[in-house]
Amino acid sequence: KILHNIVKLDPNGIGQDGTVNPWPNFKYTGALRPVYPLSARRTIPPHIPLPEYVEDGVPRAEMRVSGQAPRILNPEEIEKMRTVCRMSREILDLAAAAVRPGITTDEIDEIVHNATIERNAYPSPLNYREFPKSVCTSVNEVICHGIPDQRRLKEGDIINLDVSVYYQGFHGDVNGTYPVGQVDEESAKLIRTSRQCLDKSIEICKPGALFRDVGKVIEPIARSNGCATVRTYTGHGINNHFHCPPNVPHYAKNKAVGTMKAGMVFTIEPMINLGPSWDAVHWPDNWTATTVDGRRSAQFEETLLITETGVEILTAAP
Ligand SMILES: COc1cccc(Cn2ccc3cc(C(=O)NO)cnc32)c1
Ligand SMILES: [Co+2]
Ligand SMILES: [Co+2]
Repeated sequence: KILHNIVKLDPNGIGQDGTVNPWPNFKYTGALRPVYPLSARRTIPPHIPLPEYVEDGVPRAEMRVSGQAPRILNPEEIEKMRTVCRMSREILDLAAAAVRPGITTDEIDEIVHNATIERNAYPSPLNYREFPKSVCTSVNEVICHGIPDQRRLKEGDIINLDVSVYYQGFHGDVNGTYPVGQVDEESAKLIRTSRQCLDKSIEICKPGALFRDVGKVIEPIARSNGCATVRTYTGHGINNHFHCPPNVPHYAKNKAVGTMKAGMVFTIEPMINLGPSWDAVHWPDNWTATTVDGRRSAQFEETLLITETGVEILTAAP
């Protein structure tokens, strides 16, 4: 009787190859695994002005405005939004330039963190609702809010980097999805589709447009490319708060309230999944959102200002 070599995970999840599975009973939907431990909490020099939530992670002032009408910014505030959004794009492009096989997502976090504090700014995600790092790094089947860890990127991966910066009292928010080396055609098409969804939805933005029309543009583009539009996470107002009204869903037939007006600033950030499944499964870390079937997801985000004549992409690539 030949005893098969049964791979036994011992009770606390240490595999034979030494990898640690922090949640031995969690059913992952894809091949991605966390690679712990997370690096030490990154520090902020004392001279950098902090957002309200840094102390305990709770954005109280933001929560107080959640039911109100979207803010209309004055010219001085708009100028500050232009500055922080330009800075957000600059930092995203720096991080994207470092994407290659072998780099860890934690090393990308270090690049984003240092580039942000070098500019006397604060990395908005750090301790926002207790998020532990300064950027979201979402690989392959991760839809959003991936936590930078010790995993090395591999040739053929795709990765979304989501940069948000707080400077002069205002937040900027921008993200993009990047191939790691050569990727398969399906992934390349997914990236193109999510970018097209964003670009086409920006075209309808102007005074008088309805927030609920954004999803009407995005979902047909996703469906016609064999993709699904994530419903759980939406675009959002952004100004002196990181997340505030309006709520901007990316799917069709949504109940978003309100009309775009000059002086409003918000993001559109469609998360597009390969295949028919729009839903998300969260890892036990309570952050990482993944597709239900382990297929890949891609996203792009811009921060937009409604002007008298149309729309200005504040986080536009130079
Ligand atoms: C409590 O529930 C959650 C769950 C996940 C994440 C967070 C908090 N959070 C941290 C970073 C972050 C980024 C965005 C964003 O708009 N990116 O474009 C949104 N939320 C964020 C809270
Ligand atoms: Co973002
Ligand atoms: Co956002």
